[in-house]
Amino acid sequence: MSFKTISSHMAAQLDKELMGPEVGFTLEQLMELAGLSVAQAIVKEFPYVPSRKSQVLVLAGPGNNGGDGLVCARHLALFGFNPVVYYPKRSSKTPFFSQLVSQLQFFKIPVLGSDDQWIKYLDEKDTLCVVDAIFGFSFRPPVREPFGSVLKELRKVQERLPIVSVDIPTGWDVDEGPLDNESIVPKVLVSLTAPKPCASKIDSLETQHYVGGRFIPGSFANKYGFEPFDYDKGDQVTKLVPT
Ligand SMILES: NC(=O)C1=CN([C@@H]2O[C@H](COP(=O)(O)OP(=O)(O)OC[C@H]3O[C@@H](n4cnc5c(N)ncnc54)[C@H](O)[C@@H]3O)[C@@H](O)[C@H]2O)[C@@H](O)CC1
Ligand SMILES: [K+]
Repeated sequence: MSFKTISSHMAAQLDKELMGPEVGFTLEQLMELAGLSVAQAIVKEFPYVPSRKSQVLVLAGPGNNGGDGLVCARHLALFGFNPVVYYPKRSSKTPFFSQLVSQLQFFKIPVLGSDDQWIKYLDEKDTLCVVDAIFGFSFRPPVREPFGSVLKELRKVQERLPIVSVDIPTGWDVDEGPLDNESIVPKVLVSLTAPKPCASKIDSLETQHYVGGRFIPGSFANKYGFEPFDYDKGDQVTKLVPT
């Protein structure tokens, strides 16, 4: 289906306005809704079945995209999954990120650091899917370590272990899409607020596309050049079905 997109520049602008003095949202609020949306998309795409594997590996990057992943992991635990988080470069920007980690520990969710073995969780026998919360709309190529190696490992397993990308498939140029044949191809993309231009480069046969982060009124969407998305009842996400 065709959908309007907003550039990386406009997405940053939109975020700034939402969190500015007039609108008054906080980052913490938006991140909570973003992480909840991604967890809801996972429930929709991989409905929880008690007898089935339920481990989800969440890869969290150093910025707010990583924060969305930390929140998502907590909601996944509440939804009956067994998340494991790999968070090798922790943000020290605000105490909020370490509070998110404390909340994960409160839920007894393992949070692995740079010295821990995370690759063993890339095993489709135990793991249902991998959440790619490494980079979002502020990523500028080329990717720096340790995330280059992480992406290399993801590419090896992506045909058998579905990747769920948060906002942007990590390593893709936000406005141009995949940079080369080495880019990851997620099975699910959850665009936050509105799809960024790279989302129009997904192959709808390969990648299911959701929009989440139901935090703006229609008039605000129009101001940024897109129509509000059609969410069902209390859902935080909506699936964009190709027509
Ligand atoms: N309104 C929205 O849509 C919201 C968006 N949020 C999330 O916030 C994201 C944007 O967050 P940020 O601006 O913090 O940025 P990102 O999380 O995209 O990435 C920034 C971090 O990545 C590092 N980085 C950038 N390029 C790199 C490279 N080539 N190699 C290694 N490290 C690199 C930066 O040093 C910084 O630490 C969005 O994509 C979305 O996931 C939510 O948290 C809140 C609401
Ligand atoms: K991502």
